Amino acid sequence: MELTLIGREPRVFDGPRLPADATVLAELTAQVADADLAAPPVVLPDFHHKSTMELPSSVAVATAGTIRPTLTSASVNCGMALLALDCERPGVAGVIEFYRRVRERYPYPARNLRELSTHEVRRAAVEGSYFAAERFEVDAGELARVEEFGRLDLDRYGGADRLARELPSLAYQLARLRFGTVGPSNHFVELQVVEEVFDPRAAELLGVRQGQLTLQYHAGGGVLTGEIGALFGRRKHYPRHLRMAMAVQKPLYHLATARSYRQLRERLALYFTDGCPPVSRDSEEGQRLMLANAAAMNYGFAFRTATYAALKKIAATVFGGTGGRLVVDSPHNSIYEEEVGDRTAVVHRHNSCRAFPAERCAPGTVFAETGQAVLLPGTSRTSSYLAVAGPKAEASLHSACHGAGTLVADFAEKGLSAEHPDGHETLRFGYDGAAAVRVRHFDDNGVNAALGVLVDHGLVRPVARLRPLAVLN
Ligand SMILES: Nc1nc2c(ncn2[C@@H]2O[C@H](COP(=O)(O)O)[C@@H](O)[C@H]2O)c(=O)[nH]1
Ligand SMILES: [Mn+2]
Repeated sequence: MELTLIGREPRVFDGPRLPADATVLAELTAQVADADLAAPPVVLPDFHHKSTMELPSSVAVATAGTIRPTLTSASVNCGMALLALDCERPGVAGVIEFYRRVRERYPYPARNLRELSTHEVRRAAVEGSYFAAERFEVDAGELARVEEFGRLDLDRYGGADRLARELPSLAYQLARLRFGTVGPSNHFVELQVVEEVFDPRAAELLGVRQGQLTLQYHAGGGVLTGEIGALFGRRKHYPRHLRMAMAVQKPLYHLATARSYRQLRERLALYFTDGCPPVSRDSEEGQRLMLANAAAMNYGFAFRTATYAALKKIAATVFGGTGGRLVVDSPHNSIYEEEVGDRTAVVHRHNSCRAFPAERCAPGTVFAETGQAVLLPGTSRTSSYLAVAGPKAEASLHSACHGAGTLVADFAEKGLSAEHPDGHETLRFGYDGAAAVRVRHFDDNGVNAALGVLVDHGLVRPVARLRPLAVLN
C-alpha cells in the first residue's frame, strides 16, 4: 500500500499586514493533532476564534476517513446570498418601507408562528431548495446559483425513509418555527450599489453591472440544523432551549432505535459523553451521521431559498421591477464529501465558503463558465466584493474566507484604516423599529487586504465591488 504523509502544519494564507494569530494557529494545530488529515488544514484571512465555537473561523479541514462535527459550526449551512435587483435606486422613503416590510415578515424576536407543516419540514430535509422553490414560488432555474442546487441526495446515505423512521417527531415540530428568519447581529440584509466592475464578462454572466442595486444577506440554516448538530455530541454552544429539546430527542434518536446492545453502547460512548468524538465515515454510524448532515444541509438550503423568495417579493412590491435574480447562495459552514487530490475526503468548512473552479461546476450553468461565485463581505461600513473561484483554489481546498469583519475592525484599531474621505454613509436599521441612523463609512483597507491575499494566491478573481446603502442587522 502506498503511504502518503500529510503535513499537519496548517497551510496559511495571510500577509504582512494581516498575519494569522500564532495563538489561534496553535489551537487549530492542537485540535487536528490526531485527525486523519487528507491535506494540511487551510487557514484563510479573517482567522479568529469565537468563544462559543470549538474551531477557529476561516478554516477548511479535509479528513480521509472520519467525520468530525466540531470542525464546523454545530448548525451547518449558515450562509450568504446576493440578489441583483432590476429597479432604479430607491429614495429614503422606499428604503424605509422596504425594511419595514422585511421586519414585518421576519420580526425579531421571531414569532412562535408555525411557518411550515411537519410534512413540509420533512420535504425541506429531503428536497432542500427544490421544496422551497415550489412552496414559495421561486423559478427552479434559479437554483443553479445555489451551491449543489440546494439539495444533497439522501439516497447515498440510507435514504429519506431511514431519516423519517429515526428522527423524532419533536425535531420536526420545532423545525416548523422561524423558517426563513434572518435576525440581527452578524446576520444582515444589506442594500448595496455596484460601484466598480473588475471583470465585465464574468459580471455580465452573473447578471451584475455597474450602478446596479444589489441585496446581500447572511442567514442561518434554521432550527433543524441546530437540532441535528446537537444530536451528535455536546457542543460549546448549547443554549438551554436546545438542552431541553435534546433531553427528549437524543435518547429517542440514538437509543430507542438501536438494534443491538453493541450499537447501544457505541452510541452511548459517541453521543452521550463529553465532547463530540470523530465518527468513521465507513461505519454504520458514519453513514447515519452523513444522512443527518445532508438533511440538515437541505433544510438550510430550503430555509435561505424561503428568505430569498420573501426578500424578492418585498423588493418587487416596494421598488418595482421583478424583484431581481439570485447571483449566488452559498453556505459557509458545511461538511461535504469532495475529491481532494486523488481520493474522496470529508471536507469540513468553518466560516469559509466553497470556491469550485469552472470545471467542478455543473455543466451548462453560469458557474461552469465563470467558476463558482464567492462573496467576500466587508462590513456595513465598507465595500463588499463579489468574486469567482480562482485558478489555484485547489491550494485552499477550494475555500475562501466568508468575510473580513475582524480585519476591518483590526485595521481601524491599529490606525491602518480611517473614515472614508468621500463621506459615504449607510442607513442602519434595527429590529426595534426605532428610526434608522446614518453611519459613516471606513476606507476599504481591511477588506482589500483580505481580498488581496485571496487574489495573490489565485484563490479567487474579483468581479465587482459593492458599496452599502442601507442595512438591517
Ligand atoms: N456587508 C456586510 N457584511 C457584514 C455585516 N455584518 C457582518 N458582515 C460580514 O459577515 C462576516 C460574517 O460574520 P461572522 O460574525 O459570522 O463571522 C463578517 O466577517 C463580516 O465580514 C454587514 O452588516 N454588512
Ligand atoms: Mn454565518
